[in-house]
Amino acid sequence: DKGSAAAIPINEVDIAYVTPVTIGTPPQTLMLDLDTGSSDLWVFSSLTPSTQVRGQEIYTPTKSSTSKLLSGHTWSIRYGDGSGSRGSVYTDNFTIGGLEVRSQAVQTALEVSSSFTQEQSLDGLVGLGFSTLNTVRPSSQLTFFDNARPNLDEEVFTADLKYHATGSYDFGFIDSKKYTGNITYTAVQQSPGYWTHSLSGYSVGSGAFQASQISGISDTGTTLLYLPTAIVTAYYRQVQGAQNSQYYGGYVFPCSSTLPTFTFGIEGARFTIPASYINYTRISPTSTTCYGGLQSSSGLGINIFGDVALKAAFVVFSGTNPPRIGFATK
Ligand SMILES: COc1ccc(CN)cc1O
Repeated sequence: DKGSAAAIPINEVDIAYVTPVTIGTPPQTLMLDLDTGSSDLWVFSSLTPSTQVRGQEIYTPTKSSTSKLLSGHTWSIRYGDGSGSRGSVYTDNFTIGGLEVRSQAVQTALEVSSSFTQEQSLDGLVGLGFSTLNTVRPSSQLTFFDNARPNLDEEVFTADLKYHATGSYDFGFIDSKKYTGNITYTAVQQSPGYWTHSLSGYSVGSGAFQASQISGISDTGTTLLYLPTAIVTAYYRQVQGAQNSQYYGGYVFPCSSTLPTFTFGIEGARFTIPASYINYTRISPTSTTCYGGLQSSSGLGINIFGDVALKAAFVVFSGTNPPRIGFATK
């Protein structure tokens, strides 16, 4: 089996990407955020209080002839940005890009935090981290990828996220039309359940490459790139008028500033993030101050290779034993 589906930016600064999925019989279509940084598949549902639903599509299990309540099971998740949700669990048929999983655990939200309510074009998440992170209790549930794996032509899924454009997620195959050159793989330690790996170093603009093992997680569900403070200060030292603002919670700079590129290494390969990806967004619609797409990870306790980095490459998440992650230019 294999599947392929679109990864559509939900706003003009690529804050998140959503993918159409179908749930149940007859199929109900929702737009979900495929998130390699978590392992819960949850949706806005008919059980979500209407005060917390603002324009999202919902899953109504009672309208599906193939839905089954997973009796006595609940879940509750909190994300790094402080957002969260909780609820009950059904199983139902679940399809992404033509790839179907029967009896996928679909976590129906009984409560969502305000930032999810405000994100009206996002109807939930599909966790693609390792199933050990799943929060359903008393028995944890498998991710869509773990359920699909036995039937996949190849035990992989790929992410081809794009800057201000629609990309794709593929399951079960590697589309050689989506990248150039070779795929460089590196080891993944799946503890405690993230796609954790190292960068081999970095460079700022035309500067010399600094070899240094930088451990972090490749996370399609995080918008920006979060790296150690020393690297981030070295980057913004090259940006006229840049400052680390307590008020805005990170590095800001005049929108008119010229930004350098940022290059990261995977083993011997090099991937360059264009300056435009790092000139992330104005701090408010009419402001001439901009917020950077590269920020310090010091408050997070972990480095996060989010969409700003991932959209500069074609990324292969390989569920082989041992797992590995691959990067190619595109
Ligand atoms: C759109 O909002 C979110 C999307 C994905 C995650 C998980 N990293 C958390 C969020 O608050």
